[in-house]
Amino acid sequence: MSQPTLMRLTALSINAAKRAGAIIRDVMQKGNLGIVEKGKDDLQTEADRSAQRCIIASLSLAFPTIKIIGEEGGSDLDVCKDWLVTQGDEDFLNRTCPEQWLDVNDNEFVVWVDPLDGTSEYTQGFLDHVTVLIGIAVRNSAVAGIIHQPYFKNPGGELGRTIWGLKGLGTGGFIPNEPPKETFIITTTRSHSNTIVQAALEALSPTEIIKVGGAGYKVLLLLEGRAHAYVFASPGCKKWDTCAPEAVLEAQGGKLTDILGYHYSYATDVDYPNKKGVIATVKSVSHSDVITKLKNLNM
Ligand SMILES: Nc1ncnc2c1ncn2[C@@H]1O[C@H](COP(=O)(O)O)[C@@H](OP(=O)(O)O)[C@H]1O
Ligand SMILES: [Mg+2]
Ligand SMILES: [Mg+2]
Ligand SMILES: [Mg+2]
Repeated sequence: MSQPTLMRLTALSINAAKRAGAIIRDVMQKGNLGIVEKGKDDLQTEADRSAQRCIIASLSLAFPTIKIIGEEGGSDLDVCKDWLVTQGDEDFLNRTCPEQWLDVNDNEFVVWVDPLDGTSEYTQGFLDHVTVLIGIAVRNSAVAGIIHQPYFKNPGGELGRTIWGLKGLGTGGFIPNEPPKETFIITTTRSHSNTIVQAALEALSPTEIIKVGGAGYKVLLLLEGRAHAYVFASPGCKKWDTCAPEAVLEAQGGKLTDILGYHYSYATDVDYPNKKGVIATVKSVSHSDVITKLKNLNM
């Protein structure tokens, strides 16, 4: 019998994210980034545009009635055959769908696509920070996510790895780890800081601060036990930045909310900006303790 929609959608998204990662490497290798300034501190490159076309064309062809929202707006879906991904990841398709996702209707899904997270870092050569994010929401909540890291160096020398998470099933594509107990390491923005972002960090008295690009990469640091919390007390992130990271982190027992401790809604009609910032913690850290320490922050 064919797998439920959520399993097929996640499996296809895994392979679409990998293909998008290869496009991102190709654009960089050719050297013409085609940078456009969308707004203040907000760039778009040919890699963002092409990776989005690949992902949205592939997912729309297979799931024509599912709502898909991409960071780079409406894309031309008439892509070359080479960019059209039609097969889902076999390993994922062999897993068992958690019972709660067996009967989701197509109109209850929203797919949030960030074709290239960490664009600023991509243009500056911090290629480790770059990820491709595909988040799958059911009704208003982030349920499944893919974080593909196109420049991750595998032991054999091959580039790229694909991390997935599905609530009720778990995570795959990496080795999960917990951060050390005796320290409190925070990861935050490298390129979008301001005085309130800074004040939030001070309120939490971390033992170390790791400044890196991208919401995907910061959550990766949490998943691999290299940081305890991701703290960004600023409205700059959007729903496509957090949907996939939230689903993967929460599938591992962590939590991602706004600075008041509420989950964002990923429903089809929401505003894109995450107006109340982003706070994410690993399983071993009390999320509510972090939220309490930030309650006097005037964001
Ligand atoms: N002030 C701001 N203006 C525009 N985008 C912002 C922003 N602050 C954060 N973001 C977006 O949130 C994501 C993570 O940001 P950061 O690396 O600073 O933590 C980036 O996604 P993209 O690179 O996909 O655009 C970035 O553009
Ligand atoms: Mg962007
Ligand atoms: Mg992003
Ligand atoms: Mg982006």
